[in-house]
Amino acid sequence: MLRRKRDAPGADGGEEGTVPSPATSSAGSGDPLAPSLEARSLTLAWEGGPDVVRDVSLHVGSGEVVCLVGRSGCGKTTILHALSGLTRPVSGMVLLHGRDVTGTPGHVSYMLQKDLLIPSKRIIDNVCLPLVVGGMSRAEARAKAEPLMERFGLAGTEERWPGELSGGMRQRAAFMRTYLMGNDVVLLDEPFSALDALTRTDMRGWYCRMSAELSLATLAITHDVDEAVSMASRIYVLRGNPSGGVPSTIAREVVVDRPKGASAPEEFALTPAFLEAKREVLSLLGG
Ligand SMILES: Nc1ncnc2c1ncn2[C@@H]1O[C@H](COP(=O)(O)OP(=O)(O)OP(=O)(O)O)[C@@H](O)[C@H]1O
Repeated sequence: MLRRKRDAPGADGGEEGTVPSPATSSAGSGDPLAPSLEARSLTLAWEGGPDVVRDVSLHVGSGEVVCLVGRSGCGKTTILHALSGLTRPVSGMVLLHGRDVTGTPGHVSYMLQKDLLIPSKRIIDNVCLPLVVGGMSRAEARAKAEPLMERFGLAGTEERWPGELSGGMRQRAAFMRTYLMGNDVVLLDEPFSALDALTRTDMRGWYCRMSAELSLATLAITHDVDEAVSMASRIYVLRGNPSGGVPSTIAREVVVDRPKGASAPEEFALTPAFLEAKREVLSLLGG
């Protein structure tokens, strides 16, 4: 069942102390009661052009997966760029744990649809890259990453090359590398769209479990309404036509109520509540 609501339900982390924190985690800084990530009244445009999105506000809490859906060209990626600090808004603010980080990059992890693993580096060295770039020796970085390999479903792949792994495993390696960047806020741009349908279903479930366990705050953009409804606790529906001169705005924030016992995305996707949610999001997109 869906309802309009302003408060994030939040979700707390899973098993305590099972996963070491990344080296430079930004979690815990700023206001502990503030959402992990918040956009306040963002208006965005490209290089002095007309507004692409106007007055967009959203928030993501720790352990939550939130999706932003909208038709092609409505401004989803433009919003992620601003949230990651790669671009400055025309007006509005981006807050991380209550701290103003507007226009400053490096505070959130941003993962694209392509895994961007380096083909000439072994998997362990690919995942260790953020630690090595951050100043750790290769041996130190490996020692830190190795205990996490099993947790990320990558045990035994340490010495293999990216080209030897399946799409799902490569994507898990890319997630682990993103995690080791040390940010607790993750922006995902169509993360599973390059995978086949079955792997995509598995990866959605896997990502939801992992992100809850690691208390990550995730904002994912997707065209795929099934993906959004199956993964997200809340969905922001973005609507507008920037190329036709109509800046996009959030048409609605939809809260997805998952029935107890069907919290895994693949199970929830088989319930009437899923269909109801999907219908509502589709009607918002179509209207
Ligand atoms: N680098 C850029 N410079 C100028 N205009 C841009 C740039 N990137 C995107 N735009 C324009 O901004 C608008 C929103 O594009 P954006 O890529 O954010 O949409 P989207 O919802 O992510 O689309 P899609 O789902 O197809 O990826 C479009 O009109 C696009 O042409």
